[in-house]
Amino acid sequence: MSDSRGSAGQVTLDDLRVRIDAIDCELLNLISERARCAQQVAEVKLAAGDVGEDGQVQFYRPEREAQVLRRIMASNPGPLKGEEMARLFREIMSACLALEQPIRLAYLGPEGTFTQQAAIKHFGDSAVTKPMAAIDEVFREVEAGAVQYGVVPVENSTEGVINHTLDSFMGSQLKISGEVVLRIHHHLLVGPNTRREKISRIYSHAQSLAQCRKWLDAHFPHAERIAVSSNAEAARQVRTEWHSAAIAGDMAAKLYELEKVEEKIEDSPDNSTRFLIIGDSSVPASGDDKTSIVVAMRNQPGALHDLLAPFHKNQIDLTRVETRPSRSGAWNYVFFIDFRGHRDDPLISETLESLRQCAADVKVLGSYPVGVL
Ligand SMILES: C=C(O[C@@H]1C=C(C(=O)O)C=C[C@H]1O)C(=O)O
Repeated sequence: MSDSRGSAGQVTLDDLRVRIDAIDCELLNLISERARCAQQVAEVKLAAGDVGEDGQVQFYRPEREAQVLRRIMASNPGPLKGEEMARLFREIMSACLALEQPIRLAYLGPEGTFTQQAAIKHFGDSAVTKPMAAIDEVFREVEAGAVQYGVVPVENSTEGVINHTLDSFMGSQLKISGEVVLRIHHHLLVGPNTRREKISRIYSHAQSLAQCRKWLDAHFPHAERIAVSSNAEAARQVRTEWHSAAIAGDMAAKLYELEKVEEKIEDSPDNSTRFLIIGDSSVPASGDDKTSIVVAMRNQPGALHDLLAPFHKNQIDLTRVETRPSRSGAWNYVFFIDFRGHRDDPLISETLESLRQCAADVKVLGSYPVGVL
C-alpha cells in the first residue's frame, strides 16, 4: 500500500481522489453484479410462471422492495442518513427492475404535481409515468390494463381526506399495494413577467390555497386567490401571465422554470400528503404492514360501537377512520378504516371475521407495506 500521508502527515487531496476512484470502480462492479442478479431473478420468475391475479408475471414485488429498503436503513453505518441511503438504493432497485421489466404507472397529473413526485419517490426514476386529468381516470387506466399501477393522493395532514379517492374505491375492484408519504413544501412562484410587489392574483389548487391561508392573509391580503385544477396547472398559467403568482412545489417550479419569490410558505411546518398505490394484485406480508378496508354498517343503534369493538378487543392499532355517505343507497354510510397489520396475520383475519358478523359488508382494499421512504 502506498503512503497516503502528505508531508505534515495529512492525507492529501490527490490521495483521497485516488481512493474515491478505486471505491467507485468497486461500486460500479458491485452494482453491475446486482443488476445481473436481478436479470436472473426475472428468468427464474418467468420459468416458475409466477403470475399474479392479473395473469401477468409479477416482476415487481412491493413487499420485497420494502424489506430491502428497511434493511438498508437499519444497517446503514453512516455518515449518510438512513433515508438518504435508502433513496440511493431506491434508484438502484428501480434501474434493476427496469431490466426485468420497466414499471408503467398512471398518476394524477398534469406533469409537475406532487403526485408525480410521490410516484417517483415510491417507484424510482426508471418507472414510466403517465399523467391523467382526474383521480377516477387513474383508476380507469389501471382497470383497463393500460398501466400496472396508479398513484393517487388520499389524505393531507392539514386539510384531511381526499374524497374523490375514497369514492373511487367504492365502485372499483382495484387493490391498494402501497402507500407513500410526501412532505409538502409550497413555494410562491412567478414567471419572468412578474415582480413580487406587482402580484395581484395567486393561483393554486384549493387545497394548497387552504394550506397557505395564514401566510397569504399576512403577506398578500389583497391579492385575488384563484383555485385551479392543480398546482402544476397554476404554475403553467403564471409562466406567461402578468402580475400573477402560483403556489406549487419544486417539480412544477423546475418544469415551468419559475422564480421562487418565497420558499416553504405552508402554514403547518409538517404538512404532508399520503398517496396510495393502486393495482390489480394482493401483496404478501412484508413484516410491517397496514390494511385498508371499507365497511358498510346497518343503520341501527350501537352500529359504530359494534364496528370498533373487534379492533379494541384484539388491540389493533387503528390509524384512520373516515365516514362517507354510501352511494349505493342500500346503506346510509360506509367507513374507511386503516389499521396496522396484514390480512394474513391470524389476529387480523380473526378481527375481519368478527367484523363480518356485525357489518352489512366488509371489503378489504388491501394489505400493503407501511411506507418506508
Ligand atoms: C429482484 C427482484 O425483483 C424486483 C427487484 C428488486 C430489487 O432490485 O431488489 C426487488 C423486488 C422486485 O421488485 C426480486 O423479486 O427479488
